[in-house]
Amino acid sequence: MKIAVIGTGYVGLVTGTCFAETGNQVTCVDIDEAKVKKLQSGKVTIYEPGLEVIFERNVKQNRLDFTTDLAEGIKGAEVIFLALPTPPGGDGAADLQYVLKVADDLGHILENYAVVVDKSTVPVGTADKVHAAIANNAKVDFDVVSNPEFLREGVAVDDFMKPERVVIGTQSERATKIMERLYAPLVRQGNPVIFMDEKSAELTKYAANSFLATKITFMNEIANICELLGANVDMVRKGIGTDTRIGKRFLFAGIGYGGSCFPKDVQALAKSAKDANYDFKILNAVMEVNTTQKTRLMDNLNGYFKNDLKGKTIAMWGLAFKPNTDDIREAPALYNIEALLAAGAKVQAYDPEAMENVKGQLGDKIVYSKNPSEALKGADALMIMTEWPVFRTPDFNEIKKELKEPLILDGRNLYEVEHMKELGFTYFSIGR
Ligand SMILES: NC(=O)c1ccc[n+]([C@@H]2O[C@H](COP(=O)([O-])OP(=O)(O)OC[C@H]3O[C@@H](n4cnc5c(N)ncnc54)[C@H](O)[C@@H]3O)[C@@H](O)[C@H]2O)c1
Ligand SMILES: O=c1ccn([C@@H]2O[C@H](COP(=O)(O)OP(=O)(O)O[C@H]3O[C@H](CO)[C@@H](O)[C@H](O)[C@H]3O)[C@@H](O)[C@H]2O)c(=O)[nH]1
Repeated sequence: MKIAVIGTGYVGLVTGTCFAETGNQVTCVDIDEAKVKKLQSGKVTIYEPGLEVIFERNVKQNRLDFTTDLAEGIKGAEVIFLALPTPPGGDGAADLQYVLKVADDLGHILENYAVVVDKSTVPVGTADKVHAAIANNAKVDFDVVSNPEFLREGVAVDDFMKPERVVIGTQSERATKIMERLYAPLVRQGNPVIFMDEKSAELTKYAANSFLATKITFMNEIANICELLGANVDMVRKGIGTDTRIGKRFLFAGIGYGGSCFPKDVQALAKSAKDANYDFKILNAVMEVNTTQKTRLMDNLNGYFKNDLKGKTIAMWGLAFKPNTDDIREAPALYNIEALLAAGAKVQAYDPEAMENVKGQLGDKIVYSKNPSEALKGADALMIMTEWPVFRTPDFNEIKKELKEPLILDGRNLYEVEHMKELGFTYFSIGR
């Protein structure tokens, strides 16, 4: 099948590459010329484990190409995916300008029937808006389908190829048949596709992300109360996670959820509810708790140094919002850096993949280290912001030797509290 993917970011590039891998002819379109040039020269533009190898294979076998020209990209395509940004607008609602701009462009240039698929995360009613924007100028038949994406960064290829479910919102029989054909290779592997109406599909995406963000936030509050009552959140997590009604996953307390999705999607659902005159109380609480949770360790640090961080140097391990990605959107590390710099401290950071992105945003406001050891040199304390595997079994003797104080603030509960005590560290973690 010939398909086009408009927007070649995390979702678009993974979608395009994976559909090429299942035998389709895929053209990816992006307005970012530098990005398209890089992709055309055979280089992937994001860090995503497992992507490069299938990207190279499909480029080599001429099933995957890239262009900045929308009309050229969609020529003859049966399915056109919109994998465009939907960032939060000033009022918290998803900003649909990118999606609706492309929809408007498509109206002018569609030459044959196509299924236009909203893969971006978009509020209820967007499929209708996209339909109207195309219909303004379209001279051919088309359908608009909602097919939200549930992949996680860092394991995006696996999530795409082995999805726990694919959700497709459409009431068109013609579009249903085409989407069934497109997803058939995944269905044959036992991955379920759930068909529903467009609005339910759109809301399913927000409900999933908001539920998960709420689950994490609930555990962060359990962690906070563990600290006050002398319990250990790791034990509580194990104790409740074995109940299959609760489940083991997404119960890890830490320094709040970040990334390009949870923060904006929780906010957008709360705003959609408000617009419908519904006060979604849980979501408002989730956002409030997450805001304070992100810089929770600053209280411990300030307490230790008696509210005087001026001139102190803090080693920071981890900048990405989570491991196995170079994505720093809404990363808790950035909020901690901001608080540290505001208090007059210096930051020496190390991250395996995200330093270039932070450099682009913060420039020389912080020091970038070549490896975890270099970040420790002459620092007063170590803060851990991301649970990259490389931080899990460090040389504690070296940490102690390099730090001016044996002080570790661990936002991801990587080490055993007792072990750290035995080693002579002052160790702050979350909920233990
Ligand atoms: N990142 C994730 O893990 C993830 C997972 C599921 C869903 N989503 C949703 O998918 C959507 C895309 O997210 P993303 O992380 O891939 O975004 P991204 O910012 O990484 O990529 C979007 C791309 O669209 C391009 N673009 C903007 N305007 C364009 C236009 N007019 N024509 C062609 N290209 C254009 C940008 O240059 C960029 O490369 C969002 O709605 C997001 O909420 C993201
Ligand atoms: O037990 C946990 C699990 C996650 N997190 C944090 O939650 C955030 C999001 O993590 P994760 O969900 O793994 O990353 P994303 O790549 O943002 O993926 C989420 O957002 C995507 C975009 O909508 C969805 O497609 C995915 O299904 C959804 O998991 C990160 O800051 C994590 O550190 C925790 O604090 N504790």
